[in-house]
Amino acid sequence: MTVDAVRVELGARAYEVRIGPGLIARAGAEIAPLLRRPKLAILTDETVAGLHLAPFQAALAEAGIASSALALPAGEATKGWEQFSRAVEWLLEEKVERRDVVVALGGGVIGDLAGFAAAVLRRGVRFVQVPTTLLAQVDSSVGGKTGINTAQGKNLVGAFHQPSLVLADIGVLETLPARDFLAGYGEVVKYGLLGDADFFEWLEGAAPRLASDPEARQRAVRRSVEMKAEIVARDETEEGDRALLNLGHTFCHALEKATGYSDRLLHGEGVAIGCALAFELSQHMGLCPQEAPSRLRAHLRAMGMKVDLRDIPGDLPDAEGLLRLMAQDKKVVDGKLRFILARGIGAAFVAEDVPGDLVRRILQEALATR
Ligand SMILES: NC(=O)c1ccc[n+]([C@@H]2O[C@H](COP(=O)([O-])OP(=O)(O)OC[C@H]3O[C@@H](n4cnc5c(N)ncnc54)[C@H](O)[C@@H]3O)[C@@H](O)[C@H]2O)c1
Ligand SMILES: O=C(O)C(=O)C[C@@H](O)[C@H](O)[C@H](O)COP(=O)(O)O
Ligand SMILES: [Zn+2]
Repeated sequence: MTVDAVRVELGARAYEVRIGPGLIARAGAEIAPLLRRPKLAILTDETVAGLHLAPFQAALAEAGIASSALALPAGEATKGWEQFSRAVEWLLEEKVERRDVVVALGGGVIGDLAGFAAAVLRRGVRFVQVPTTLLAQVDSSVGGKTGINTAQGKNLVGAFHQPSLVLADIGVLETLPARDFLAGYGEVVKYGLLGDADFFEWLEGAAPRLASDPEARQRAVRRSVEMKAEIVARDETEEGDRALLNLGHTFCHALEKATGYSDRLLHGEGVAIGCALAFELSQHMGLCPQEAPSRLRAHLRAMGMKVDLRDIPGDLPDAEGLLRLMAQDKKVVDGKLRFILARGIGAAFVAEDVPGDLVRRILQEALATR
């Protein structure tokens, strides 16, 4: 199998996303051209460190690159002020200079946190994403949204800071637990839903074998990255169309906050539930036929994914409580929520005027099934 390269066209800040097997083993040669001196600081998490750090550092050493690493606790709770501050102080202790490069080796939690640390360290250093989850390979490592969660909500502090290179080694996904693989699939299916009906149709057949068939997996990662790269190149800082990538996320982020960023609900699981709710809302607004949410639900169920609010264990706030959490969404303009809705599978758009009462009703109906 060959390595695919997708370019994110951002002028002077353009970069490549390389996708394929064996990229960790070649990491030294891949990253060396970016370095002014043969030294790298790596941020990772404890789980990924146990599995993939040694081979990664060995590959760097083979190319004459010395590296040091800080492993943070695994999981969403790490993506907050405490571990962020720890990471920044460590990078300073390591004497990372303005022209050095920081590496994020891990899933979306590490990528978002390390990217934000790189964005603010000495007012900005370059960084390389080495995503190790399906979610990070198809989504979080690309596009430059970096940041952390705060007591007020999800991803509320951060920066747009593009990586200089992304190395998505599809082989590392072999060690990913099934639950995390499926959560990542929530973001993959999002791409089909938001803009490529043919991709969604292909996924309906191919999705069950993505974990075991490297060729199908590489195709799914590549198509997702192509779509994200194209949208990000058009609208890097989400003035308009980039918001399409937020399909399902207004619901998802409120649910993640409501469940305390715990393993009651992983981000990608929330995205799948949020997409189902967004299609439900679109259907209630007469924008799309019932066939669309039904087909989406059937596919997610067939994949063994969480689809409904009843699939989230433990208590949830009532509809008013969820609406209050949704009010922190970054798509809010003049205090009014905007949603990503759809006219069908593969046909999403940004909607400005969504009746609050209808959103409340959708949430009440979804909560009533619990
Ligand atoms: N910046 C963006 O554009 C963007 C896009 C989507 C999601 N996100 C963010 O990404 C985060 C979710 O990312 P995630 O799902 O990758 O979660 P994660 O980083 O917590 O990783 C999930 C779990 O998998 C483990 N893991 C990682 N790689 C592994 C491997 N190869 N083998 C075995 N275990 C491995 C991790 O230790 C962790 O326990 C959320 O915070 C979300 O908000 C950001
Ligand atoms: O890259 C984007 O743009 C996205 O919206 C991708 C999302 O999958 C991702 O979860 C993102 O972090 C959400 O962004 P936010 O601005 O709503 O925090
Ligand atoms: Zn997401």
